[in-house]
Amino acid sequence: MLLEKILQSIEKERVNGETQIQIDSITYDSSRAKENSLFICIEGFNTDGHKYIENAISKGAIAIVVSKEIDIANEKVTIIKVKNTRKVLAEIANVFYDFPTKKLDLIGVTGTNGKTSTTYMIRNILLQANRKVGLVGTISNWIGSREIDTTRTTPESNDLQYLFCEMLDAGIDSCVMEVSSHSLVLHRVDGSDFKIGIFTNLTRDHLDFHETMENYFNAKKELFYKTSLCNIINADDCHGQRIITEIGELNTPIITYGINNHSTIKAQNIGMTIKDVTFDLVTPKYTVTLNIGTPGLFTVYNTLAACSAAYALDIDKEAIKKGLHSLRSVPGRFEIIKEIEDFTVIVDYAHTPDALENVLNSAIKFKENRIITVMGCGGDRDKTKRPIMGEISGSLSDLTIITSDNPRSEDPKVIIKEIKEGIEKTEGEYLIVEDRKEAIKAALNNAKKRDIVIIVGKGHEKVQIIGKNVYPFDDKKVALEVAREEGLL
Ligand SMILES: CC(=O)N[C@H]1[C@@H](OP(=O)(O)OP(=O)(O)OC[C@H]2O[C@@H](n3ccc(=O)[nH]c3=O)[C@H](O)[C@@H]2O)O[C@H](CO)[C@@H](O)[C@@H]1O[C@H](C)C(=O)N[C@@H](C)C(=O)N[C@H](CCC(=O)O)C(=O)O
Ligand SMILES: Nc1ncnc2c1ncn2[C@@H]1O[C@H](COP(=O)(O)OP(=O)(O)OP(=O)(O)O)[C@@H](O)[C@H]1O
Ligand SMILES: N[C@H](CCC[C@H](N)C(=O)O)C(=O)O
Ligand SMILES: [Mg+2]
Repeated sequence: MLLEKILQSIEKERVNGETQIQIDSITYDSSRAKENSLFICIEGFNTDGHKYIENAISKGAIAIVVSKEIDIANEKVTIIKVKNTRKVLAEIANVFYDFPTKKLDLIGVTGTNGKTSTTYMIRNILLQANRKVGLVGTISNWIGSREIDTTRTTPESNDLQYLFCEMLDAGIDSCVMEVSSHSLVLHRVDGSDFKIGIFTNLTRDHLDFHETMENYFNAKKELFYKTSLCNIINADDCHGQRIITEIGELNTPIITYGINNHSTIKAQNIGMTIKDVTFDLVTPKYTVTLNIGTPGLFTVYNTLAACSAAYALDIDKEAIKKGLHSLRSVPGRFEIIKEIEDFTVIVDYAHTPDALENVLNSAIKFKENRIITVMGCGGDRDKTKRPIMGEISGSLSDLTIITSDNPRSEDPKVIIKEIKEGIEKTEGEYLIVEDRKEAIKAALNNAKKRDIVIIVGKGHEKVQIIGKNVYPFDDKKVALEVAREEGLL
C-alpha cells in the first residue's frame, strides 16, 4: 500500500520525506521490521521504541512514525510525527488491513472474570448455528479449527487486525473475543467494529496498571461506545447497573441479564451438582432448559451472557442448547481431573479475590469432607489482591497450601508473606510450600477420601515464569504426575 494512502487517514503533526513509496508491512517491534516496513515507535513501560529506529532501518524499514523529535541522518527514510503512536498504530493497522471487522460479526466480552468462559460458550453456540467462527482470548486464538498460540488476552492492534484479516481469508464470518481493560486503555481495539459488547462483572484486579477502581471501570466502559447492534450487561452486578445508566444516552440497545434483578434474559429453576448446572433460560421469545458441564453460580452468569448474545443474533434455541451441552468444560476452568478417584481434584484459573471466593463457595456447596486449596499470586501484578486472596482462602478452605504462581521478577517469598498476612486474619490452617510441584504433592498427600483439592491461579497455563526463566508447568499434568508418583492412580 502507498504510504500516501496510509497517511491520509491518520492525524499527523509533520511528515518529512517521500510519501509516494510502497509499504509492504507495518510493525511496532524493530526486530520484526523487514524490507519496505513502516516502523511505529512506542514509548513503553519498559523501554522506548524510539531507541530502536536504527535497528528497524537496518532491517529495511523505510518509514518511521514517531512522537518525539528525532535526528536521523538517513534521507531515504520518511519520518512521520504524530501525537500518540499507540493510537496511530491502530489507525494504520485498520487502513492497512482494509477494516476487516466491517466484514465480521464481532462480539467483544469484557469484565474482570468470566471472559474466557463466556467466549468459549458463544463459540460453541455459533458453531451449532453453522457459522464459521474465530476466537481471540487468553488461552489461544482460533481461526476455525486452527489454534494459534498467544501470550496475551487481547493482542496489539496491528497483530489483531492481521488476525482478523487471516480469519476473513479462511472464510470466518463471526468472531468472539476477550477485550481486556489494558487493551481498551492502550488502543489495541481502536477501530474494531463490534456488533455486540458484553459486560460480565467488575471486581478488584489490575490496580498496578489502572491505579484506581474508577479508572478500571472507565476502561471497561469504553467497549460499549464501540458497538453497533447492542450491549449486553449483567444487571446483578453493581458496576453493570452503573454502565446501564451511563450508556443510556447512546442509541445502541441494551440487553440485560441476571438472576436477581429485573432483566431481559433470566435464569430460573437453577439446579447444581459438582459437575454441572441446569437451569431454565427465560427470554422474551422463548424458554429453554440448559445443561452446562461447569458448576457454580458464576457459570449461570457466564451462560446468561453467552445466551444473550445468541438471542441478539437471532440464533435458534436448539443451537443454543446443543452448543452449550457439547462444551463439557473450558480448559483450566473448574476442570475436574477425572483420573484421580480417591478424592476430587479441581484445576481452576481463579487469580482474583472474586473468582477465588466464587470457586470456593461453589465447591463448599458439595463439600462432604475438607477443602484443600493450593494457591499463590502472580508477581509484577496487582499486589493489593494478595492479602485479600489469602483471607478468602483461609476463611473458606480447611487447609491452604500457599505456593508460587508466576513470581516473575519478584521474590516468591515476599509474595507468599503478603498472602500469609491475609490468611492469618482467619482461623484457616495453612502450610507454606514455595515450589509449586511440591505444594501440589503436599495437597494430594494430605487429602483423604471425599476431600476436594482445588489448585487455583494458573488454570490452562503451560509454563511457570520465575525471574526471567520460563519453565514448562501445567497444573493438570503435574497433579497427574504427582498422583502417579504417589501411587494414587
Ligand atoms: C503493560 C502492557 O500491557 N505492556 C504491553 C506493552 O508493553 P510496553 O509498552 O511496556 O513495551 P516495551 O517493552 O516498553 O517496549 C516499547 C516498544 O519498544 C519496542 N521494542 C523493544 C525492544 C526492541 O528491541 N525493539 C523494539 O522495537 C517494543 O516492541 C514496543 O513497541 O506493549 C507491548 C507490545 O504490544 C506488550 O507486549 C506489553 O504487554 C506485556 C507483555 C504484558 O504483560 N501485558 C499484560 C499486563 C497485559 O496486557 N494483560 C492484559 C490483561 C490480561 C487479562 O486480564 O486477561 C492482556 O490483554 O493480556
Ligand atoms: N462470572 C464469573 N464471576 C466470577 N468468577 C468467575 C466467573 N467466571 C469464571 N470465574 C472464575 O474466574 C476464573 C477465570 O475465568 P475466565 O478465564 O473465564 O475469566 P477471564 O475474565 O477470561 O480471566 P482473564 O482476565 O485472566 O482473561 C475461573 O477459573 C473461575 O474461577
Ligand atoms: N490475565 C491475568 C492472568 C493472571 C494469571 C496468574 N497466573 C498470574 O500470573 O498472575 C493477568 O495478566 O493478570
Ligand atoms: Mg481470559
